[in-house]
This record gives sequence, structure tokens and C-alpha cells, in this order.
Amino acid sequence: MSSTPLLTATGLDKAYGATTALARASFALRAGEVVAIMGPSGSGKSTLLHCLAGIVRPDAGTITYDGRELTTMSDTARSALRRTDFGFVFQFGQLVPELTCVENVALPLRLNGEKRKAAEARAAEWMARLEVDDTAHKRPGEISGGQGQRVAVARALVTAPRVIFADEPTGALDSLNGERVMQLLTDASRDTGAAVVLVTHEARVAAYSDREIVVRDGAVRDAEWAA
Ligand SMILES: Nc1ncnc2c1ncn2[C@@H]1O[C@H](COP(=O)(O)OP(=O)(O)OP(=O)(O)O)[C@@H](O)[C@H]1O
Repeated sequence: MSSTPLLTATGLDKAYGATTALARASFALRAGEVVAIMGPSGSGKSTLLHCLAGIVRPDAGTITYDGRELTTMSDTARSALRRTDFGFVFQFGQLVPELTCVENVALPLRLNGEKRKAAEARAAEWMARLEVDDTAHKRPGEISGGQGQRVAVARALVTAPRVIFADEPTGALDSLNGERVMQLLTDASRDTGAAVVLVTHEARVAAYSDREIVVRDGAVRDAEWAA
């Protein structure tokens, strides 16, 4: 491959007690590409995503992001990196119920020290982009599931991350809403140059990616980066 990967994982092992979640899993992601992680239930997809995002520390193996070794970084340094360089979209319950939607979208900017007005102005731009500007002053409990996921995508994009990690982002949505979320997410990532790592078991969702990899029994089948 011509371009150097932005994020590389090599030989990841992870066990939870007697359960092996990852076994010599390897993965590489180029800047700006959209990759779908597929595979059977329990095969290790979410564990791989969480390791790549610096949320779970693998038992063995290395993860390099933009020249930095994630596995040996301090927890503080990894948290800082997650806030500045990564965005996250999960399946459920990720919005803070007490905050309005615009406050939720602005939250990552506020955590990075931005003033409320500027943060909410930028949040409002992303909400318009994701076609949920009408939910700005509602709370998450007052909007639909599809709107909630689009608010979550706006929140993931608001810090201009280089990588967005999405774990079953359409898993709780009907197919029409799911497709809309995927279209808006991938359009926005292509415009901003953010890479997307997406866990899904739905071929229809994976179809929005540039490339699919398959996890089986904790190992990755990745034709493109195979030695
Ligand atoms: N926190 C945990 N504690 C104990 N076991 C875990 C934990 N997280 C994952 N596992 C186990 O590790 C294996 C891999 O789980 P993982 O969630 O990564 O799979 P998955 O492919 O994402 O599954 P699914 O498609 O069902 O979400 C499974 O056997 C799972 O039960």
C-alpha cells in the first residue's frame, strides 16, 4: 500500500478471565478511510474497537496512532488524545439526559476548554449539517431514536476528530433511519477527512464503508493489509 497508515494495531491479545476476546488481531487504518468491522456475535469486534480507541488496554500487542504508541501511554495522555483526536458514536444512551441537545453536542468542546457561546455556535452548525437543528433546545428524552443518533454523530464530529469510532451506530434504528445516519456520517467524514472505524453486523450498513474486515474468534481477516 502506498500511504502510511494513521492507526496500526499488531498482534493484539485480550482475555476477560477465561474468555479470549482477541487473539493476535492486527489492523491498519489510513487517514480518511471508512472501514467496517464485521463478524459473528462475540467474535471480538467491540473489543477490537475499544482497544483501537484507547479505551481498553490489550494484554499484548502494539497500537500506534500517528507515530505514538497508545499501549504504553499513561491513562491521562490517552484520555487527552481521545478528547482531541477521536470522536465516538455508540448504539445507546450516549447523550446526557439532563442537557439539551445543543449542550450535548457542545460538550466535547466545553471539556476542551472552549467558552459556552463559541462551543454552542459550532455545535449548532453541526446540528444543521446533520439535520437536527430543530432539536437544539430539547432534551434527549424528547426526540426520536434516529434524531438522537444524528445528534450523537454531530457531537462526534464537533471537535474535528481525525478518527470516528462507531459501535453499531444504527443498531437501534429502523432501516430508513439507519441509512440516513450512515449517509450523513460518511458524507461528513469524507468532507472533513475524518476516518471512520465502524462495527456492524449489517451488510447494508457496511456498504457505506470503503473497506470491510472480518473478525472471527478474536482474529482479523484483512485482505488488504495481510502480509
Ligand atoms: N467486559 C467483559 N467482561 C467479560 N467478557 C467480555 C467483556 N467484554 C467482552 N467479553 C467477551 O469477549 C468476547 C468478545 O466480545 P465482543 O463484545 O468484543 O464481541 P462482538 O463481536 O463485539 O460481539 P457482538 O456482535 O455480540 O456485540 C465475548 O465472548 C464476550 O462475551
